[in-house]
Amino acid sequence: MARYAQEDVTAAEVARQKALYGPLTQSIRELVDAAIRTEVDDDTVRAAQAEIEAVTARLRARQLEGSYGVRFTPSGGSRAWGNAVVGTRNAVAPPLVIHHEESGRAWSDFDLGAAYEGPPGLVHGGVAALVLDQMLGEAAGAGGKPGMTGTLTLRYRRATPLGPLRAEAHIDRVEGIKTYAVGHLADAEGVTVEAEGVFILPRWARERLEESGFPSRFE
Ligand SMILES: CCCCCCCCCCCCCCCC(=O)SCCNC(=O)CCNC(=O)[C@H](O)C(C)(C)COP(=O)(O)OP(=O)(O)OC[C@H]1O[C@@H](n2cnc3c(N)ncnc32)[C@H](O)[C@@H]1OP(=O)(O)O
Repeated sequence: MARYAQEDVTAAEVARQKALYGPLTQSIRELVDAAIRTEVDDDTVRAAQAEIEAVTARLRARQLEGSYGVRFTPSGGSRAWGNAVVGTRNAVAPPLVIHHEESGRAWSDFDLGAAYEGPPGLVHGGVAALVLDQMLGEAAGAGGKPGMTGTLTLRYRRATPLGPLRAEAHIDRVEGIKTYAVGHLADAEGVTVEAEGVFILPRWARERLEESGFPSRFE
């Protein structure tokens, strides 16, 4: 079963794996985009399907049981490489490269292509929620107040076009174990979606963090 795990792994090994899996994941993202937009003939589609199934079988020759989990490294970093928004090994993730400030702020510039469409040419509302959930959670974590999303409230002010976007978030206030973060998604014309979230660390995690300290960065 996937979990939070402490891993005995060197920084060089993390870098090696990142250099190996990052490009693989990017190739799969491009495959997803190509599959949505291809207009080749039927035989070519069937041949491509067979090749993809062969590649999948090769990768399945040795697999993790379950999902990737979140892995803490000896240097105090963490790897969430299966994460649906930022995961280095997750082709479903756009991925977002998120910048942090210890004051409790996070931001990211990224691009959402055809795989994230809802209404024609526009970002799916659930994808906007996915991105903002992560961004608000990262702002809370960056400010030393990590938690799970208790409540996430969104206001879709206008449609978000596919293409280049920016997401920003910051901690608004902290009330005991509840951290309130706010943020938005924006295109070149301005804000498209606003969000507010309450982040709460479950009791078991609060106890564990008190013992071990919170990771200072993602790797
Ligand atoms: C420098 C670099 C740094 C990098 C830094 C990165 C950091 C790393 C980033 C990770 C970023 C991930 C961002 C995605 C995060 C998800 O997507 S998490 C997945 C979605 N969320 C979930 O599955 C959560 C499911 N719910 C739960 O686990 C639990 O209900 C909760 C929310 C943890 C609360 O558990 P609990 O602490 O046992 O709750 P409980 O004792 O009943 O209540 C405690 C208090 O919270 C309140 N509360 C409870 N539930 C709720 C709720 N749903 N809403 C509002 N308030 C609530 C209660 O009313 C109570 O308040 P008071 O009465 O004390 O005022």
